Amino acid sequence: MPIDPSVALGAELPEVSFEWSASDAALYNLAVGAASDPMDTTGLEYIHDATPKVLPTFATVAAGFHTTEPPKVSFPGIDIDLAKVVHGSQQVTAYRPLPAAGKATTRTRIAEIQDKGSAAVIVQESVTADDEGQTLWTSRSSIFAKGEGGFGGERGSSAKVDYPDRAPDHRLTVATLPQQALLYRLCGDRNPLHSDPEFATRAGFPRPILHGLCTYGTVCRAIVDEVLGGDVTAVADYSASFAGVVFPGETLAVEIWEDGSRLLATATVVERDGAKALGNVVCERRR
Ligand SMILES: C/C=C/C(=O)SCCNC(=O)CCNC(=O)[C@H](O)C(C)(C)COP(=O)(O)OP(=O)(O)OC[C@H]1O[C@@H](n2cnc3c(N)ncnc32)[C@H](O)[C@@H]1OP(=O)(O)O
Repeated sequence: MPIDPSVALGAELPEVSFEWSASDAALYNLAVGAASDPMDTTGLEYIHDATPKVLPTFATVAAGFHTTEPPKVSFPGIDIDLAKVVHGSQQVTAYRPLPAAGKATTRTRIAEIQDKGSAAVIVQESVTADDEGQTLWTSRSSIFAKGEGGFGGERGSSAKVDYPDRAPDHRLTVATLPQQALLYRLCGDRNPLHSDPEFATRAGFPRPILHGLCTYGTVCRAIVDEVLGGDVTAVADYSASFAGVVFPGETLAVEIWEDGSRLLATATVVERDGAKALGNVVCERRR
């Protein structure tokens, strides 16, 4: 059985210790579209040699940054073909601004396995702490495994942000590059779904798709640059659901509503008549 919830639920995954450098953070920044205007010198703060700005979303790649193997969907009680899964959702809470370089250890557990009938949603929670045991960030993410439901588990809750019933307060247009996924995979996510046309076809897509976490980071970076005055430290918590695929080279239309300390947003694809890309986007400002 590919999912045995009696084994998987609550399982702790092996802890991962890792370090990252300023150069890793700078590469990540470029991979999510930073510094795209050569006449805007503030963009250079994203590639500073010693102290580049560090987006909170760097937390999603830090532990695996130097990985060169494709990921496996293989955990205690779970063994699923990589071609059947897409990233479902992601949340990161940054307890304090991320340092430009550092060492940390991540502990992850399988927090929920939702049975959506035809699909399973596997939710992981992780805590990342520095060498002194201080929490740097926590994250909660889900993968959506097509055809893996029906194992008799709980359906679970579904994320739903209530957007204000008015026009958005900000509208951004955010380009991605045709080679965006190839650049982003250098940040450690070597899933062939994002680079290998044959694998993408086997997974049911006409061509390689963009990493969900690349879209996630790109939209966060655009919000930081265009709404938060370029201050990467202003984001305390950032979450989104992956509502539809994005192909590298497509343009994102991001609509943003101010909601007290939060910014609520959606992202859609301009070239495909507003096809959904990200939903339930919530960006909580640091107080
Ligand atoms: C390893 C891969 C890495 C990647 O980076 S892949 C790229 C990033 N991810 C994506 O591009 C995924 C984009 N999203 C989609 O393609 C679709 O969106 C889904 C295939 C994920 C789901 O679409 P559908 O099969 O039509 O599902 P439904 O009928 O809308 O909902 C069925 C149940 O599934 C829950 N659900 C829907 N989308 C998600 C999601 N993104 N994450 C977690 N759960 C999801 C709903 O709530 C509902 O459940 P309830 O009936 O209980 O409410």
